[in-house]
Amino acid sequence: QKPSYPLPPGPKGWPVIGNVLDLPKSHSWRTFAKWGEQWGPIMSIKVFGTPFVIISDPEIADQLLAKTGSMYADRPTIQMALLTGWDRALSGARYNARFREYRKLIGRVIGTRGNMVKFYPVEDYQANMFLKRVFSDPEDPAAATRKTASAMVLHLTYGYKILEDQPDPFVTKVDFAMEQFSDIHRTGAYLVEIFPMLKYLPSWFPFAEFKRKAAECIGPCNEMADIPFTYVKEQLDKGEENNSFAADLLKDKSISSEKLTDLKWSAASFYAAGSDTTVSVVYSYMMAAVLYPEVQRKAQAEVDSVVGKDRLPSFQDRESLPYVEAVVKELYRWLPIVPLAVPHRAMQHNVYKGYFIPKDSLVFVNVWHFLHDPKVYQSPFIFNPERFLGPNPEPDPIDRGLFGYGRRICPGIHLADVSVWINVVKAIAGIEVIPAVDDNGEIKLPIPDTTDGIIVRPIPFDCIVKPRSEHLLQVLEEALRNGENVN
Ligand code: HEM
Repeated sequence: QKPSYPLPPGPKGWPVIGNVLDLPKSHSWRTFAKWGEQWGPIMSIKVFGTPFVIISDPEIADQLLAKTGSMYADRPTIQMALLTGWDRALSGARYNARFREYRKLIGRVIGTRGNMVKFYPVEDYQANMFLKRVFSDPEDPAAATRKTASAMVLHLTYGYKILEDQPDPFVTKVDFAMEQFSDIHRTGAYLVEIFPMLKYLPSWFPFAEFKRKAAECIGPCNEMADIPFTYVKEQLDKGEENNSFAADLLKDKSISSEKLTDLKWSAASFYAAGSDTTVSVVYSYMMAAVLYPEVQRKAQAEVDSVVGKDRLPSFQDRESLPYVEAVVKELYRWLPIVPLAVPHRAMQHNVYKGYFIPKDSLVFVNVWHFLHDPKVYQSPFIFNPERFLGPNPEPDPIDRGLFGYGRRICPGIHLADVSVWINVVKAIAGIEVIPAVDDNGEIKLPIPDTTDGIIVRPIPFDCIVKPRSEHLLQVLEEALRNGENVN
């Protein structure tokens, strides 16, 4: 029976393929923002029969995704994730009992702001290590941020400190698995996503390249969850101190041993979702510092006046540093790193504002647009922390979808908040970031934009980084010595 309400408006598509040919080649959020102006704040297209609902208004996003309970809490099935075992990671999990169990486990350890205090020592130590990594390879600060991503998440999640002077075996394994994770989630890369019945083809069949690829991913996917988890278990068995996320859950006697797999995968989900995100914001800070030297100077002046030069800033200083707080908000807004959030799937038919939203529709929220709407943010492409200060501040990006919606809202929100803040404040206090010059002596300025994808990062750029003073290096060495035994 044909529903009596229309789908949300949108461009007309072709039979069978729908609007596939209209789909943007990259940075879809920009095209979606233009479509929003043309078709309205809730619009739709069809891709091989699946409606994609695109939302360009934060009120609607909130009403639809947060105020309707579980109605939009599902995720699309990714066939390659099922074939490789990656469906066990939380970010892609269907909305079911296992999903709820993961969220409960994660919420126990990092569900509140108060929980974060326990992680302050590790956060502080790793942010100091970030400075050290930047100074030991000043030619390539992007590499220091990538290394810090792995180091921070392994330390917080498993209490594991990576090897600094040689390739770390855990990082190598986990990064390899993560590359495969990104590959299998590439939009349009595998035909089996469009024609799921292809998964029944035998592996030797000519069109079954995807099956051979999936088979290669199974081992690394299992290892990336198993190896660091086993490390924590062994440490606890030996009676060694470990205060990580995984150790906290393993020590909790109220969690039955049948839950061990859920527990292992809630920890592994951190790596998939929590490593690239935080450091991308820190890398955005370096980009902003090159493009807006006056912001860098003002932030440094605030830190110097509150903290002095004989120690590095830390969490106890946070409330006394309003300008730094505004810089962090502006980094979130300027280059949002999850620009379309992660699509939610409708669990049942629904009618919203006179439009029919069928079961299995995918809902995309244009967070990038929410944070660049000129009606809300004056000169939205300019990096200007002042917009969040004074008597009439512009809205905090956290209230406009930065961490997603409803039952799928980012469970790492509090951890992200403290990790981003501590790394940005240390970078402000410790690093002088200046533009690079080319062979002709011309200044090379970065392009203020990001890569494409679900989780994006600033486009790599050249810059010169150096410690703000010789004295700072001594202060840093001392801080690192004091933090050596943190775990
Ligand atoms: C600046 C940093 C971060 C940003 C902007 C961010 C943003 C997001 C967004 C937009 C989503 C999708 C929410 C939705 O579907 O409605 C998400 C999901 C998720 N995030 Fe984050 N995140 C950040 C850091 C982290 C960290 C540090 C962790 C790990 C501890 C983490 C763990 C997760 C997980 C596991 C999910 C999947 C949740 C689910 O599907 O139920 N995130 N995040």
